[in-house]
Amino acid sequence: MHEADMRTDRPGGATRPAREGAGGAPGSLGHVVVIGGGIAGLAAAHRLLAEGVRVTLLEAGPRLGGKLYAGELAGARVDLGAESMLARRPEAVALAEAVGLGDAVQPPATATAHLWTRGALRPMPRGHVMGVPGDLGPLAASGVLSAEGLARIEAERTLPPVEIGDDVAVGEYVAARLGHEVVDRLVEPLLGGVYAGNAYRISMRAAVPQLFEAARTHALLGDGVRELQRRAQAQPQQAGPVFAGIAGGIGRLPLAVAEACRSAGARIVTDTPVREVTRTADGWRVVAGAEVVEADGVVLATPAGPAARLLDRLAPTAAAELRGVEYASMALITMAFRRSDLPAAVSGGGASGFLVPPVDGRTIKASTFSSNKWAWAGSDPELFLLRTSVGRHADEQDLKREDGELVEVSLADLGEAVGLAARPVASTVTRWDGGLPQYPVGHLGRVARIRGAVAALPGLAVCGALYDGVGIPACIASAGAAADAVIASLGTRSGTPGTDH
Ligand SMILES: Cc1c2[nH]c(c1CCC(=O)O)Cc1[nH]c(c(CCC(=O)O)c1C)Cc1[nH]c(c(CCC(=O)O)c1C)Cc1[nH]c(c(C)c1CCC(=O)O)C2
Repeated sequence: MHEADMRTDRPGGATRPAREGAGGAPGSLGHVVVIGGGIAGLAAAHRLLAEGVRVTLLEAGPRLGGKLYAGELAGARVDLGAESMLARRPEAVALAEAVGLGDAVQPPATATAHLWTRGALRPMPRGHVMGVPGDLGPLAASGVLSAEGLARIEAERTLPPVEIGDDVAVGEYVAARLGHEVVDRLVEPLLGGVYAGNAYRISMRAAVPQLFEAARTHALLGDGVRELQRRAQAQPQQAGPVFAGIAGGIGRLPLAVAEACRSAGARIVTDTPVREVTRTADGWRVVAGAEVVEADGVVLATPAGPAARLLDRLAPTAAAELRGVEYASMALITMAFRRSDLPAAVSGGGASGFLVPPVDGRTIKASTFSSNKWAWAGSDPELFLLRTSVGRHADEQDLKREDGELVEVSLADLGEAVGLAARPVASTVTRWDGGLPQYPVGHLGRVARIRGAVAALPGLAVCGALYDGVGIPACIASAGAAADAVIASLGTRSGTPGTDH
C-alpha cells in the first residue's frame, strides 16, 4: 500500500476514519483514485468505501454531479439537468436510500406525456414499445398518424420477412417494416426523449434490446411487439411507478452521495483535471496539476474525450474507440411563470409535458411541465416551473442562438403548442455541450472492445453513461461493476493486505 500520496484533511474538519466495510479495517484493501465526479464516479467511490477501500476522487470541473445539477429559479429549487430517474431498476432508488434521501424519493404526480404533432397537442398513445405500436386502436384515436401512416403499418402483413442481422438502426428497421411516418412521429420523438439522438442512427440492439429480440424472432415486427405486450401483461404487476424523482431535485443525489463518501473518509476535490495516469511497479500514479497521487487502483468515470486522452498510452485500442464516441449537445431553457398567467393546457395539471417530432420543423424538441410532473416542484400556488429543450445529435444549429433568443423561440413554440402567452418572471438557460453519448449501430461491439482493452490493465476500470446505458441507474450499475472489478484486482495482488478474508 502507498502511504506517499497527498492525503489532506477535509476542509474545516478532522479526518474521520473510513467506515468499517466488508473489506475489514478501513482502507485495508488499498487506495483507489476515482477520476470524474458525476454520478458514476461518485457511485463508484461509494461502493469502494463500503468495501473498505480508501478513496480519492478527482473532478476536473468546479462542481460535482455532472448531468445531475440542482439549481434555483425565482427562489424555487429546480433541476437544471436530469429531472427523473428510472425506478423500475433498483440502482438509483437504492443509492438514494443509502445516502439518506429515501424519504425524498417520490413518484411523478402525473406521467401523462403528450406529443405536439400535426398541429395539436395529443396524448401519447398507449400500447407501444418505444413508439412501435402493437395495437392500432389507441394510435388511431390519438391522431398522431395520418390515415396513410396507419394503413402503412397494417401493410406489413404483405411484406416478406427480412433478416435483421447483427444490429440495425431502430428507425431504419421500423421504417422498412411499418413505414416512415410511425418512425418520424412516434419512435423518433420518444428516442429523442432518451438520447437526444436520431432514430435512423441509434442501435436497436443497444437502445431497445427487447424490440431487437422481438424483431429477430418474428417474421412480422407487429407480431413481435404484441408478443412482448402479452408477456408483460402475463407477468405479475411490477410494483410501483416506472419513474421517480427526488423532492428538491434529482441534483441532490450526487451531492448526498458525495457527503456520504466524505463521511466515510473519502477525499473529494474539484477543479482538478487529471493530466496523466501511469502504471508504477506496484500500482498507479495519477497526476493532476500539482497533485501526484499514488494508488492501488483507478476508476475512470469521465466522458469519452478525457478517457481517451488518459488511456492513449496505456490502452491505445480503447483510446481510439473512445475517440469514435459521439455526443449530442442540447440546451435546457427553464422558466418560472406566475401560475395565474398560464392556460389550463399547462397549469391544469393533466400533462407532464410533451415531445416534438423533429419532422414537424419546430425549434423545441420537448417541454417538461415540472410543476405538474413533480409534487415538490408544484407546491407553490403562485409559481409554475417548466422547461423546454433545444438541439439534438447532429442538429445543433439552434444552439448558436444567444440565451435570450432561446427563451424567445421557446415562448413562441409554447404559444403555438399550448396557447401560452405569458412572459416568464425568471428564466435560465443551461447548456449541455456534449451532454448525451450516442449509441449508434455497432455500439455494443465498440464497448466490448474498450472493455477488452481495459481488462488487460488489472486495477483499472471504466464506467459512465457512454457504456451500458445513459440513464442514472445504468450509470450507477456500471460504476458498481467498475468498483467490483478494481476490488477484485486488489484482492488478487500478491502481498496485498486484506486478501485473507
Ligand atoms: C436519459 C433519459 C432521458 N429520458 C429517459 C432516459 C433514460 C432513463 C433510463 O434508462 O434510466 C427515459 C425516458 N423518457 C421517455 C421515455 C419513453 C417512455 C415511453 O415509452 O412512453 C423513456 C424511457 C420519454 C420522455 N422524455 C422526456 C419527455 C417529455 C417530458 C415529460 O412529459 O415528462 C418524455 C415524454 C424528456 C426528456 N428526457 C430525456 C431527454 C433528453 C428529454 C428531452 C429534454 C428534457 O426535457 O430533458 C432524457
